[in-house]
Amino acid sequence: MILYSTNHQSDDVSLEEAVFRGLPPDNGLYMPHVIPTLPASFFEKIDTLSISEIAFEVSKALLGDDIPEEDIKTIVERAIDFDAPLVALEKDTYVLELFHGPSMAFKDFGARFMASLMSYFLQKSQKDIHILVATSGDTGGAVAQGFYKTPGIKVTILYPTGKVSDIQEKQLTTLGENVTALEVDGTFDDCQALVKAAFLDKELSSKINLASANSINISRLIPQSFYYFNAYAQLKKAGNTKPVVFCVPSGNFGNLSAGLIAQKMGLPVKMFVAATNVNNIVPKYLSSGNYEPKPSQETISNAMDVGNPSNFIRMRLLAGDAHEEVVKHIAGDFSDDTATRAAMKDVYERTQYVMCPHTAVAYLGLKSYTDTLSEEVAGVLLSTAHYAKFLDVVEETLGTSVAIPERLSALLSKEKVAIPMTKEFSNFKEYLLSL
Ligand SMILES: N[C@@H](CCOP(=O)(O)O)C(=O)O
Repeated sequence: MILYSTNHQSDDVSLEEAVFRGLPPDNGLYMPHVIPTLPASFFEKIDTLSISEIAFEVSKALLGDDIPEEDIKTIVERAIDFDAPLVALEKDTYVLELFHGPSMAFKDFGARFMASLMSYFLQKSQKDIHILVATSGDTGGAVAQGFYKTPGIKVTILYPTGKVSDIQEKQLTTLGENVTALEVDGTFDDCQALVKAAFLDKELSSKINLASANSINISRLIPQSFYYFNAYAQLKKAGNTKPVVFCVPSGNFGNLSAGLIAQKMGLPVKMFVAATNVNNIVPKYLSSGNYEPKPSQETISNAMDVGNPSNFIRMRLLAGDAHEEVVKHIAGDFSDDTATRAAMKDVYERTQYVMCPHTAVAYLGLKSYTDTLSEEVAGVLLSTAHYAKFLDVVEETLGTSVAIPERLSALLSKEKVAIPMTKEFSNFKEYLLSL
């Protein structure tokens, strides 16, 4: 895989360089020159494959020139060791549950694959690296779990103080060992800006081997494509012949970009719906053609509180670049907290299915799109996190208490350890240099 920078001012790089650099020096994003199409035989037998077998086939097509087949197998098997079931919710509406991994959010796919891939490359180079990651809630917990106690890797997680749920905060701040949490006095966008500034700072990069675990890193996106194929496989197995629509609750737009990669590799997708909360920069771009980032606003679907989505450029390029092409692949929708709560309550009362606020935003996005269609489709909404990660909001909205998985309830009694940090880059840089 050879990758270029979307700003076209940096040299092309290999997969290994892209994985460890994260961000090109010209502040663009790495994109593969070529995204291969999978053979028809793969789609013919897809319904007979497990998620890890699908992940292997997809990875082999993408990474086969860089990594021997047996090593790809090991990387995949280590990372993708949990399932992503497709649950039928109501007629032609399915929930793709992406929260069965260790941190109970879809980010486990990306974080575990990245950890497995980085460890593979590090075995050969013997260098130590320091991973920086900004989180609005879910990425941090998945990265903390994915890299916990990994030899040669230090992890620093930046999160906006007071703007993640209690359980999300405990996931970031209670592991210790090689994982440190910085509680930033600002928004997620401030955290992301600090991380990006660190990558572009010449002094820091000459002294520390920095790497990124956000979806700016291409190795986060590759594994996020696996579950789109797996959802299609499950629909095929169930006898579905209707066109497939995916609705993706979105913040930084890595998830939707991964879906577009799957589509480029041949996955038949009628349409993607980009569903956001009131941080609706992309739905507004889709309806107007103007991309206007702005400071993020706090909502109950906090993991999507992003005002300047990192992957916008990737999403646009993958969907054809020009606005009139992009809207052929992606429809947009956004919901405020009142509508989100109403959807959580309505679905629960009718079906007993408990959705987290992000999943409810996707539910509304899917309905708003499918209501405009004259043909029947199979609508798949991505459920990006387990509802219990947002316990207070869920119980208050549904007016009832809900079951909490042991894995999450065990965190509540643990003590938070986080270092306060301002949003000034000089303070963050000083901290990194002092380690
Ligand atoms: N929604 C994310 C924000 C970071 O996005 P990423 O996909 O770049 O890691 C979160 O939950 O932290």
